[in-house]
Amino acid sequence: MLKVMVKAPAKINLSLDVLHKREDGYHEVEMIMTTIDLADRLELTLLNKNEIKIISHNRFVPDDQRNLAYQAAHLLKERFQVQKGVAITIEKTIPVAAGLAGGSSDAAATLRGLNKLWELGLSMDELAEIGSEIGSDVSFCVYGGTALAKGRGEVIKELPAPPTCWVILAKPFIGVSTADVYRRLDVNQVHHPNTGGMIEAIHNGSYAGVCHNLGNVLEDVTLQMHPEVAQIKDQMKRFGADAVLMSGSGPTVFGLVHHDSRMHRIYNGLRGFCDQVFAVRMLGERHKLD
Ligand SMILES: C[C@](O)(CO)[C@H](O)COP(=O)(O)OP(=O)(O)OC[C@H]1O[C@@H](n2ccc(N)nc2=O)[C@H](O)[C@@H]1O
Ligand SMILES: Nc1ncnc2c1ncn2[C@@H]1O[C@H](COP(=O)(O)OP(=O)(O)OP(=O)(O)O)[C@@H](O)[C@H]1O
Repeated sequence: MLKVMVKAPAKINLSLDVLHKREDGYHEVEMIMTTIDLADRLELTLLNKNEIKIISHNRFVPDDQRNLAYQAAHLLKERFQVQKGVAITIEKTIPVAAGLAGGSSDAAATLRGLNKLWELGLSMDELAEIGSEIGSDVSFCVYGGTALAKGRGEVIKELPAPPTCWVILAKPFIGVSTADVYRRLDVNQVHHPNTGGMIEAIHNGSYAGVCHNLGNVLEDVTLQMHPEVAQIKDQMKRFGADAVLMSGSGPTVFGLVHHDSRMHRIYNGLRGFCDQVFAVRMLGERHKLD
């Protein structure tokens, strides 16, 4: 095999709770994540020369060892003493530093793709374990679908598909540093979301239950730093979203709606006011991604 194409879908957090700060500086989390139909595309080409090359035409995406896809390839190479190389072309669609795990998903897609290209024969669980060394969201991104993530995000328990609806994403003209948001979080001041309630709603296929139980403890932190995120939330609600939440550490906000007409109203209402707006579906349950 000389070339592999892989898709790297974005995620949203339907709920995100922080239990406490750990000794290692990370936070113990409970998150419900789901992949959405908004994806980067990666082309992995086998190189006979022993090197890792990143080709990205996006000025916000590094093309050296800072790129998470590079780090994924490097880790596999070291771990399994691979004597081949790869050129990784990243066609970026997921907004950068947006709370949508774009970089993490590129890393996960690189792990899945190189497993084929370099004929490593690793299982998904092995890839997820390696991914956790690159970033907390990478393990989830290896599997995709819908899951409860615990630990610092790398302990994954599969969930069924949430009920079908539209997800409208709106990203303001700012980027947010995840480390910065976690640093400013006061774990004693958080209003915990009902993770159990969200899991039950997903199991019961209850759209109302999913809407009711959306919650993210990082939202208040980012909202305080960037009031425009609160404005976008208000606008989405005014245009008729059934429920609205910030994803991850932000600043992207997503709204859920059932009806096509309402989706169009919100989409058109927010365009022009935000940097980027998308209307997508959730991908649902875990399936073979590539
Ligand atoms: C906000 C989320 O995206 C929600 O899905 C994740 O919790 C963050 O995942 P990520 O971007 O893959 O995070 P990493 O690259 O592992 O960590 C970035 C920084 O966020 C902080 N961090 C991250 C995850 C975690 N459970 N506790 C933390 O305190 C740490 O300061 C870390 O240095
Ligand atoms: N493949 C990549 N795509 C995008 N950004 C990357 C990539 N590799 C490294 N980066 C760096 O990582 C930073 C964060 O980007 P990313 O888009 O992954 O954030 P995010 O969506 O907020 O992630 P998360 O939701 O996992 O916290 C960027 O500012 C960029 O410099």
